Amino acid sequence: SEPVWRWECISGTCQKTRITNETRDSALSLPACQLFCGEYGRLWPQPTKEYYTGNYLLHLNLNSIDLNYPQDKKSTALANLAFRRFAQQLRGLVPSGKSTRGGRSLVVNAQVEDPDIIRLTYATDESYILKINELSDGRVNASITSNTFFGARHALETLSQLIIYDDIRNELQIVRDASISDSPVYPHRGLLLDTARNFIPIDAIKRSIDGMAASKMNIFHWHITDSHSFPFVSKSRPELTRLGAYSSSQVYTEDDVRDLIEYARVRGVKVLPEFDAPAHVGEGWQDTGYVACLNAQPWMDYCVEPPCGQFDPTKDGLYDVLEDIYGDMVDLFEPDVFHMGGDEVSNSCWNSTESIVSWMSTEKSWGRTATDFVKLWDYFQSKALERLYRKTSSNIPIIMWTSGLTESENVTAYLPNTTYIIQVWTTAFDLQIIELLQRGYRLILSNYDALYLDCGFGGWVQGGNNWCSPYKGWDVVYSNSPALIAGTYKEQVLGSEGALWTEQVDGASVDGRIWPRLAALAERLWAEPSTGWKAAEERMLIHRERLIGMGIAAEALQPQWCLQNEGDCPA
Ligand SMILES: Cc1nnc(CNCCN2C(=O)c3cccc4cccc(c34)C2=O)s1
Repeated sequence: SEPVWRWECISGTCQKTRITNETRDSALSLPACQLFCGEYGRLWPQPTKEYYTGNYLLHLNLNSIDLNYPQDKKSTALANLAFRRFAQQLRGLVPSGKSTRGGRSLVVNAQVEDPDIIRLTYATDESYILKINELSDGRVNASITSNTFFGARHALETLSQLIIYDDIRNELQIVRDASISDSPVYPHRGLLLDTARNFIPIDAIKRSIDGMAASKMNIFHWHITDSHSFPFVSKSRPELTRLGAYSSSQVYTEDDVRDLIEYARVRGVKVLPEFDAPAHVGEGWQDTGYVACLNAQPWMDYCVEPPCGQFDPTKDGLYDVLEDIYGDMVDLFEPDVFHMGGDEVSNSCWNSTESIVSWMSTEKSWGRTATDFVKLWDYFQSKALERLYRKTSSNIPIIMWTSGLTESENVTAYLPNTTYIIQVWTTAFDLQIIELLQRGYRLILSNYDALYLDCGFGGWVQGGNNWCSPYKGWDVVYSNSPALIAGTYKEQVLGSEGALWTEQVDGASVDGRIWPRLAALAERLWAEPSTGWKAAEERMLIHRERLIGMGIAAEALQPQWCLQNEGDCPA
């Protein structure tokens, strides 16, 4: 049927108006209007250095696109796969049932300073410059300049956001003149996904890694085990998975993990493994004798959520098992940083275990005070770290959660800030944050008052709402500024992670729990914008549709009417 509506950019917003005979030829589709209206067009996240897009579009032939990238380099194969994904994204712009034809050819020329870098670290330069212009032969030229593949990949992502489907003319169009310079503010821009409280299928994890690529996020923090299940297939200790997985199919095999790591690398995402200890262990460890309080009841006397389970640090054999698991993880993830967990250690669990308290008094002449249990915890952490370092090629930095061990009276004695990075899960106003910053710690902020994506549903261990209700809206996520929280110490903040704990989530609902809210964090971390969520609202709605187009079941934020009637919804 003939299109009825067109849009015009009037004082910075796209206004819906009727197509008439005299306006039909120059009628702008909504996406075309969005591209040239508003401060950053349709881009998400907003670029941080330069953004110019002219105001012309050219008809693009999605079947005639080519990439020129440094050949026979370590990142050449990655670049080709990233370009294949780019081409797939363009095809995804065309509504199903429609087919476009004709248009200009596109050639992407990438100049990469060091094309042999294929591992993302905190030191990796992710910046890029993207320029688009029309060549004398009518082709469209997109030139990318970056120091690494990772920067070039981000440029491709931005390029894909400068291409739209025009429903009035049934054609793809690309911005004709663009000049964009861009780089991220924070190096750690992540998602934590818990795959132990409930199993999350690999294809669901891959969808979120696609969403991360589209939002220029770069760290997938895999909280792969917990007391509820042990789905990680540890080559050297297979019985942990045999006993600990929910079923023989709900596991992550070596091949699954290797495949996921490469899938993430092509998308500019590093997979950061977490083996949480000494608490949050249980299922799978039944036959080892190394876990105290395993499913102890009443659970609230021994831990914060069922099932309880905490390593017994006095068992020497425990550290041999840990060394084997660390070895398996180091072989697979080849980590330049490792997360050892360290959250929610319960003194009452250790204090209720006879073998532990007698060992403490006979072997160490320790009592049973909180200070004594901190010493026991340090004993565990030191031995565990020593075993991990037997498996890594260098003493890589270690991430730990905030806990009793990171309180100011303990942290400097037990967790040197040269080795340990602290991930904060308590609130943004927790004094511990400034205390840690003052002591020179590098932080990753995941404060639950803004960044816990699992908050806001019914309680699962109690009636009423879950413990960290209410639900954190995208505006709350967007406003959680590390610069505001850290103040003068903001250089010590590596970045942030949105966390999805999965007590009440699995493959059936994981997309909507994460997206599009995590994308709000993505812009906060990429750009640390001085403007607030209202200025970003239109582009947030556009980005949500982009995620939908990628097959991610991202939650709807507003009626589609608001997207078509920009500026008529926000209060
Ligand atoms: C890392 C970490 N990320 N999140 C962490 C906290 N996990 C939630 C622990 N927890 C709580 O901290 C909690 C606090 C107050 C009331 C509560 C009622 C039911 C359940 C809980 C709960 C509860 O599970 S540690």
